[in-house]
Parts: sequence; C-alpha cells; structure tokens
Amino acid sequence: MNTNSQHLSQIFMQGVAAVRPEILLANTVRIENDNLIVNNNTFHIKKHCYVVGFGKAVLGMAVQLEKILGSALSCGIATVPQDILRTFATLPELLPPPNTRITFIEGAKDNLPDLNALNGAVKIRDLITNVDEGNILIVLISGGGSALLPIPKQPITLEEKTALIKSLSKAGATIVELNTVRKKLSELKGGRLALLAKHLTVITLILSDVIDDPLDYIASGPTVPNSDEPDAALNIISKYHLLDIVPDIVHKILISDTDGSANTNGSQFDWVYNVVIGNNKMACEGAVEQAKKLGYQTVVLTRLISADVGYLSEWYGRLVRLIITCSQLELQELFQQTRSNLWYDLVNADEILNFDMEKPICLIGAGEPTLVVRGKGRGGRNQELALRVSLELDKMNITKKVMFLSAGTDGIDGPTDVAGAIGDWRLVSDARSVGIEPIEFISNNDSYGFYTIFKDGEYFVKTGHTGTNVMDLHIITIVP
Ligand SMILES: Nc1ncnc2c1ncn2[C@@H]1O[C@H](COP(=O)(O)OP(=O)(O)OP(=O)(O)O)[C@@H](O)[C@H]1O
Ligand SMILES: O=C(O)[C@H](O)CO
Repeated sequence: MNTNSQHLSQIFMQGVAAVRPEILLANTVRIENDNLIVNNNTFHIKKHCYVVGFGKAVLGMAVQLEKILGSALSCGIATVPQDILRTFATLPELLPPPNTRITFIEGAKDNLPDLNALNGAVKIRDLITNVDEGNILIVLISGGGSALLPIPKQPITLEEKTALIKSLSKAGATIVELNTVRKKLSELKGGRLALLAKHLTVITLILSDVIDDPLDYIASGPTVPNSDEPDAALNIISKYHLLDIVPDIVHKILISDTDGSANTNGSQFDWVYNVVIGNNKMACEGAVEQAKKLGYQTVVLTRLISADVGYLSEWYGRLVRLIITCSQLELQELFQQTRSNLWYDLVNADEILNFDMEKPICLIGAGEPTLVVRGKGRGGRNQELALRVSLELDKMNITKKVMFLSAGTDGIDGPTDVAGAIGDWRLVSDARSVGIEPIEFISNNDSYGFYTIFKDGEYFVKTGHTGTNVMDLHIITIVP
C-alpha cells in the first residue's frame, strides 16, 4: 500500500472512530443519585431500568449502558449481528462482562432476518410486556435494527417477508422505501414497540444510519409514530414492478388500512423520549480532523448522498475534472444544480475554489447511494462505486494523483466480507495491462470479484465488523 492509500484508510478509520457507540453513549447518559440523566433530561428511577436493543452498533451501546446503570439495571435483551462476539473476542473491553445482565442474541447473517433474529425479537416483545408499570425501558437502536427485530404480522412468514424485502433492495429501493414496506408488514416496527410499552417510561437511544436522521425510518422506527399513508407500501412495491411476486396473504395485509395499528400517527407517544446519540455528521468531523492532520485542505461535500451509484460516479468524475482544470464557472453551475436537485446541504463551490491547487486536497462525502443489481456477481455498492469512479478517472488525461475510497462505516459492504474498496486514476490502465477488464466486472455487478484478483486484493478496505454504523463514507484525495 502506498502513502496515498494509507492516508485514505487513516481518514476513513478516524471517521469510524468518531462514532464508536460506547463513546457516544457515555457522552449522552449518566446516573446521578436516583436519576437517569439523558442529555439534559432527568428521569427519576422509581423502580428499575430494563434494556432492549437491536442493530449493528448495539453491542457497544449495551455494554457501555450496563456499566453506567450498574445496579439500576434489572435485565435486558439485545439482538446483534451474527458472529460479532467472536469478531471482538480480542477486544475484551468491548465485550459484555461474564456476569452481564443483558442476554445477547446473534442473528441476521448478511443483514437478512433469520430464525435467531426472530427468536430474539420474540424475547424482546415478551420482556416488554412482562415488565411492571413504573419501570424505565431503554431501547437501543442502530442501523441493521430492522433485520434484527423481525416479527412479521400474522400469518405472514419470515421467508415471505424477507423475499419481498430482498427483491426490493435488489431493484434499487431506498432504505426509506424498504422500511415503509417493513413497517406495514411487521408487528413491532412503525411505533408498535412503543405501543406495547405504554405502561413504561421509554427512552430510545438511536445511532442514525439513515440520511438526515428521520427517526421514523431508522430501524423502521419502532418507537416513533408512523405517519405513512395506508397504501404507501403497496405503491412502493408497484413502483418496482414486484406486485406479481407478492403472495396473496401479504397482499391482503398490504391493502388493509383497518388493521388497528397500521398508522400510529394519531398518538403523541408522550411516554417515549427518542434521542439521536450519533450520526454521519460526527463521522465526517472525525475524518476531516484526520485529513487536516495529514496536511490536506479538506471539505465535507455533503452528508446526504442518496443517488444511484452509476450517476454518482459520473458526478464525482466531473467534480474532479472541474477542480483539476480550475473551471470556476462550470463548478459553480454543477454545485447549484446538484443542490437544488439532490443534496441541499452541498458545500459552497467557493470553499473548494479557495484551495491552493498546488497542495493536497481531500473531499469527503457521506450517505448511502443505491444500486440496481442486475448481474450475478458478488459485490457491494462501495466496491462498485470505487471501481466506477476509477473508470471515470481513466477517461480523463490527468497528471495529478487522484484517489478515491468508498466504504461502509459498519465494515461490511453488501453481502461481502470487506468494508469497501479504493480506486485511483491509474487503476483501470493497470488492470488492463494485466488482461483484466473492469467493465466486464461492472456489467455483472462483480466488483468483489474484480478487487479479489486485481493486485491480489490490495485495494480492498478490510476492517471486519466495526461495531458501529452510520452509512458510507467517500473520500477523494487530489495530490499534485
Ligand atoms: N453484487 C452486488 N454488487 C453491488 N452491490 C450489491 C450486490 N449485491 C447486493 N448489493 C448491495 O448491497 C446492499 C445491501 O447490503 P446491506 O443489507 O448490508 O446494506 P446496508 O445498507 O449496509 O445495510 P443497513 O442499512 O441495514 O445497515 C444494497 O445496496 C445492494 O444493492
Ligand atoms: O435497519 C434498518 O432499517 C436500516 O439499517 C436503517 O436504519
């Protein structure tokens, strides 16, 4: 690995470190006498605290919370990703103590609901219904929570629900669309977990992995009133031409608007306090700090990226070309158009134009692009984006070293074992010089296959489960 790619990895890892769940939790919650203080809100502990949780970052959140609560914690149940305990076996400080009062249930391999996750969700439901009035329930939520809290509405089976969500995801549905469908078909999502806990004080601590932190979509908003229209889920399935694959029984629930709990919006949920403890803004800040330390002039472009990977790679290519050619007017135009059509928080073009072009530059983007999987290959949106951006860079005749990293902060890109990949201005010509054609891999959505054989996997970003999750980070460096 050369210095430039090491820099990219260091910047990414510092972004991830800035959203370590145990740190975010410790910054938000404390106990003072008989009171639980969450941010600046005080909750008197009349009896006990109970904990439930589900998500990719919940292990760290729960371990830290147990330390903070001490004897105020009665017990808890958390569903966490398959194999996460083994992944952290060498980091005992991140693992639950031997006498933990929280039961951790691993499940949802490859981020898909399975029987383990279902059993865990049932235990969570039972615990909530069995806790007496006057207690506090703390709900820990992070991305990946939807797959780790799967109880389909009767009589839908887990297989039926999972097949539909998988098809929607492959067809390019956004997470907001996926979770609209999940809310309609699930027993605990869309505010229904909170309705079960109406007799308790509910405090929900949320690590956001959805663009712009909409509480009702993160992990499908189990403690947030659901304001979806009754036919919203059906319309989404129809938009992706998937009505034909929907079993009759699922269809029946999709068209129902009188199932009693489909729309929980009427309720104010005044027994619930939802609070976001971290998001991708914090990850961007961590990445910026590291980039500056390494001597880069740095800016966060936007943290609301949601475009299709193909479109986004062209956008990044165009951006780099306009910066390198110092095309002031075109750059301003690009930014103006993008801000009105796509990401309203896009930084001002002037911030980049003020950079000294003779010195290194680092641009950071954050969010969650979408991708329509048509091929039979293996990959993830980050690896595919890195490869596509490399193709864009190859089209330009540039003399500066331009590098690009795209990786998921959870450490897992799609159904693969890597976080993402690095691309650069000469990757495509290097690959072609040894007889590898990147376009063939892209056509088959086989970015993992490409990076496996290209330079023996050197351009993968490999972290394993990071224990946190605030979507993807994109890092571009331009070095004279
Ligand atoms: N062969 C492939 N090539 C590229 N991307 C793929 C491929 N197969 C699946 N994907 C992408 O992987 C993503 C699904 O993976 P996963 O469920 O881990 O997503 P996630 O957004 O990281 O999860 P979560 O939001 O729950 O944390 C989708 O964006 C999907 O399009
Ligand atoms: O679990 C989920 O629903 C996604 O990660 C979004 O929060």
